[in-house]
Amino acid sequence: MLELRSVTAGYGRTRVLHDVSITVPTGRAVAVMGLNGAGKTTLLRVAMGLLPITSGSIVIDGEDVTGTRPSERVRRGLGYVPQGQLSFPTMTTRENLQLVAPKNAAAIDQILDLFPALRAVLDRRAGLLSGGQRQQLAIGRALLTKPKLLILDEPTEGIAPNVVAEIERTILELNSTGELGVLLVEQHVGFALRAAEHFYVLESGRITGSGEGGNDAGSRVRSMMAV
Ligand SMILES: Nc1ncnc2c1ncn2[C@@H]1O[C@H](COP(=O)(O)OP(=O)(O)OP(=O)(O)O)[C@@H](O)[C@H]1O
Repeated sequence: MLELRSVTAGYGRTRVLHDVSITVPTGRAVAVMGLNGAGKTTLLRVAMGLLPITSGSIVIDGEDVTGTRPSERVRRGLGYVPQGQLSFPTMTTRENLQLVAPKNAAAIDQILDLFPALRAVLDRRAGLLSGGQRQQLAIGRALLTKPKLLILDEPTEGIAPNVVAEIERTILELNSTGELGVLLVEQHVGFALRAAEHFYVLESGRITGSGEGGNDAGSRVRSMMAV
């Protein structure tokens, strides 16, 4: 379980997150919805320990991890897929995977079973992949660290709808085993609300609403976000 308790954080003197509290129960899928600039990426960076907080606390499985390094949070089960499908562009798909799991062909094979589209581009440089392939590679690399909670920053941004459906199917499948929790931030309600059991609305760095996922969640979130 990941908890952000009354977290305040920002850059220099600019405060971006104000008293933000969210909970991601073990094995559950939670979405944070918010418009451009609401502070979604900042929230994830804070959860990962990539940005210090000025007040509040961050708790993983009941233990206060505020102030610990990102590597410690990875050790405790967080896997982060930053926005922009980051991989090493001059390395091939295979090399990008091997970098995370050297000498573990079986683990890489499992990832390729989850994302079969990557098999066809194993020897292609990551920088030459399509947005969808890059996103699948980025998620695959995060999964190779065997996370308990996969943290996704706008996984559908700039990706063709058929690939979004493919990624959604895979994530739902992994989450349905109860072994992988998911925390994702999104501007677009579709994917996130189909995947998430619970959602929060983040506006100008504050949580202004929350609710359960479900068929009517899209319209509830839209009315909360006034879009
Ligand atoms: N490195 C930084 N230094 C200073 N301000 C920053 C930095 N990164 C983000 N900000 C500011 O913090 C606020 C929140 O940005 P953030 O990227 O967290 O929002 P977001 O909801 O993820 O937006 P988007 O959907 O556009 O990615 C914005 O006003 C942004 O300009």
